[in-house]
Amino acid sequence: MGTATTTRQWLRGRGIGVGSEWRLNKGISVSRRRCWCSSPLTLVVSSMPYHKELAAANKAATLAARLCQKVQKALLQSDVHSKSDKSPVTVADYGSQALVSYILERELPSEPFSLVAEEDSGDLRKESGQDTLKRITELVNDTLASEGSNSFSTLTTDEVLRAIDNGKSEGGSVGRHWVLDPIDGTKGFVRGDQYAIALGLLHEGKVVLGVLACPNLPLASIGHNQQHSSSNEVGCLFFATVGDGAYMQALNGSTQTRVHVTAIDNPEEASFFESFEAAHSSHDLSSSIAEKLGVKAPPVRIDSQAKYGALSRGDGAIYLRFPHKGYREKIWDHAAGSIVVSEAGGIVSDAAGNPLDFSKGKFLDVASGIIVTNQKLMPSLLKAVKEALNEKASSL
Ligand SMILES: Nc1ncnc2c1ncn2[C@@H]1O[C@H](COP(=O)(O)OS(=O)(=O)O)[C@@H](OP(=O)(O)O)[C@H]1O
Ligand SMILES: [Mg+2]
Ligand SMILES: [Mg+2]
Ligand SMILES: [Mg+2]
Repeated sequence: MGTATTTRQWLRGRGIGVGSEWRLNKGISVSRRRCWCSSPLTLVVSSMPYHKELAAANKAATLAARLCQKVQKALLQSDVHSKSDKSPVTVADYGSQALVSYILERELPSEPFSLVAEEDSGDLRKESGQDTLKRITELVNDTLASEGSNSFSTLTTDEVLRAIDNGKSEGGSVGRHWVLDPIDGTKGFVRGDQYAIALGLLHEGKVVLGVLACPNLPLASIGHNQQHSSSNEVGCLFFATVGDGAYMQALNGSTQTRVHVTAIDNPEEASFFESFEAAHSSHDLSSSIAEKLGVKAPPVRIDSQAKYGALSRGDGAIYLRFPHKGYREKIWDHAAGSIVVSEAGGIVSDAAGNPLDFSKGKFLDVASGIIVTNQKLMPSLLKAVKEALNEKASSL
């Protein structure tokens, strides 16, 4: 056991791409056993700020993950549609958004409810969307019924449309806004790979809570130096509230464990995450940055904010994201992930080292890209990014 081939197959079987140039030194036995959960911390949830919100958010994201798992298992081509920008959307994206919106509003009735979410019901209100809407409504109701309590009423198609459209808020710097990506990494979801249900809470323009449900992410490390694990279990729930650290538990329930970003300070020992889809982030630019830093390991390419989750528990040290010209980042692609990483001790910034500003509505206007790492590596990462960007600009 433990050859590069078997380990690569193990990762690929879980939707994690590893650069083809990856080689393990001969004679090094690779064990997949993780050590992040060696000292589980029990959290006294009720003493935390935002404990009510966190309980509702965890419940909503966990149920939405259940709905998505059902659809991914039985994914039919007919469940995948194209939005006006040509990006894919499935019944699970809509179902997850309806479910999270419904649960949050119901569990937190005393608070004004504002949700900034990716999907809207436009296509489902058309004649051509009626069958899809029925399927989504069934999925939502089946998932609520599987909760085991009789406290949920059966939703009508109109109620599902309304729950989806609750997500039309614009966000901003005043008050509280939930921020939801009902399926982040829809392309990964459709491929059968990684995806995340990403739910954040903004208060006065700052992220104060984040939950990431990653149904296909192994509980064991996916880092390049992962060790053999006796467990093949997948399905992680990451969560964090401001000032209280970041935690992980199994999606199907387990003791929660506090997570921390890696303490590595030598870039040669670091590995980095990037988008699976080359269209979402320049792989060439990341490779030039990695080379300047002296990173030896090949990129670990996985879809969605599962990258933030994996980084928060030290699976890798760096996340590089450099969208191609003209693309504007959205807050739901980073809100939950960024607080999970920062509460785990990491730093999330734009390519110039500025913190991300979630207070400007649904767009995140960032200089050139987004970079994430620990405190020790950030200065050298910023330097390498600056050099690589300057080189790129002078070659144009
Ligand atoms: N052109 C382009 N450039 C940059 N980013 C884009 C682009 N198109 C889409 N997106 C957004 O990327 C989200 C998927 O996240 P990742 O890029 O981390 O996933 S992946 O590894 O590439 O699959 C994806 O999120 P979902 O739409 O929720 O899947 C998009 O918001
Ligand atoms: Mg997304
Ligand atoms: Mg999405
Ligand atoms: Mg999308």
